[in-house]
Amino acid sequence: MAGLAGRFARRWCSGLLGSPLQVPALGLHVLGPAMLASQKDFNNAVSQVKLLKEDPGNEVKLKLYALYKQATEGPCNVPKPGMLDFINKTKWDAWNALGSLSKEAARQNYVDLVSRLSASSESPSPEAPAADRKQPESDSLVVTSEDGITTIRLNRPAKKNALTTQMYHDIIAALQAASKDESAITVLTGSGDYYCSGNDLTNFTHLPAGGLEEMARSAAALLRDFVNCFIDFPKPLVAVVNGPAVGISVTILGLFDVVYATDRASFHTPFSHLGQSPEGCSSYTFPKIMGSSKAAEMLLFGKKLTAQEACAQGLVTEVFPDGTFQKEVWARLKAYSKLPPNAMRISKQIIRNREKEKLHAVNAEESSVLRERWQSDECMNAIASFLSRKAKL
Ligand SMILES: CCCCCCCCCCC/C=C/C(=O)SCCNC(=O)CCNC(=O)[C@H](O)C(C)(C)COP(=O)(O)OP(=O)(O)OC[C@H]1O[C@@H](n2cnc3c(N)ncnc32)[C@H](O)[C@@H]1OP(=O)(O)O
Repeated sequence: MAGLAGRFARRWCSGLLGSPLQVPALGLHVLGPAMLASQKDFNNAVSQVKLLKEDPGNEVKLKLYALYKQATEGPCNVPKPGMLDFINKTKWDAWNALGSLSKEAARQNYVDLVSRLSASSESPSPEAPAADRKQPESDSLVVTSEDGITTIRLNRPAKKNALTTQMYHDIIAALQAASKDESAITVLTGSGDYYCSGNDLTNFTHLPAGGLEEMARSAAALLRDFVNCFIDFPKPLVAVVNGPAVGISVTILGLFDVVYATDRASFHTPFSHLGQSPEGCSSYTFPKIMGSSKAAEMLLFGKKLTAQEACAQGLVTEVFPDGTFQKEVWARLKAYSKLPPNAMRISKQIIRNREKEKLHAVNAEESSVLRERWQSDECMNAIASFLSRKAKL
């Protein structure tokens, strides 16, 4: 069995790292979010992969392979390999999971990933924009900082950027670091075709020694800490919603200062379907933003809004055509990031501070109600249904 696994791993490595592009090895640019990687940056990154000092492991090589194919050929356009063709099927799955991600975005994600791999295999250089930042524990979150913008990118496209327990911790740490760094603006966005599919429902399958009750207690504590970071975040916080958003990724939008969405995005809070109840302070912010009956349709009945509807209700600031979304949004954010940072901080304080106490109280109440909900049969059955593939939203 070990021999088979070893052979599998070796074939994997040679298949994934051998790339068809041969360009001279050049220094890699550390790219930030405010500009899209050029073809030259991409070619450099392709060369750089071959020079990595450490083997990045099969999962990362699979990501590199999928992004490379998407960046050079576009969305997966070849037939799915047969069940027994394990390696090619796994590679095909990874490519196919990137959905309609544009070639430009794939190129950028590829360059970002190589940049992180290079940075972690070398000693930090003074030019690296986020050199002194503690990097997230898992590569499901990518944090970059450039041109006055710190970007926190959910990077689990094959799982629609569902939030693992580790990702909640990493986002908390990233927000804490961003609140103290040099940047003027902080952005949350996603990789791939989804913004975020909400809480990873498998988080609830790892029962601790204390059983269900202990799991619900620690989940409620983590949820409360997570949402508190958004309530207290001191700088302009912008969501760049690059695709559909579900669950907690929607509810916390009420705590952002600006929300830009592609016209492919949708906004879905299916809490009743899941036997759960609202969080992220949405029980307070949504009625305030859109009025109580529109909020009830979303939070009680799980009505899914299109990007245009969410914009009309005031949850989204502006909607952009998907084809020009990244270019237009980042150009705008780059311009905003040049505004005096202290003025923006102080203006945010004036706008938000009088609400903070209320928001903390709402967060505490929502977390404690959910702690009970997570132990209910309604919730357990809904999660079991999703995991056994009987239910999808
Ligand atoms: C003890 C400590 C625990 C700590 C936890 C902290 C708790 C804080 C919790 C706060 C409360 C949050 C509430 C919510 O966010 S509720 C919303 C939860 N989300 C969902 O219910 C979405 C479920 N997903 C879907 O319905 C579909 O996947 C979706 C419509 C999003 C996309 O469908 P599509 O057909 O396009 O794609 P796939 O279903 O094939 O998805 C691709 C793979 O991704 C996996 N996936 C997607 N979403 C999730 C998810 N939320 N959780 C787990 N896995 C997810 C999906 O299973 C596919 O995986 P495979 O390729 O392996 O099959």
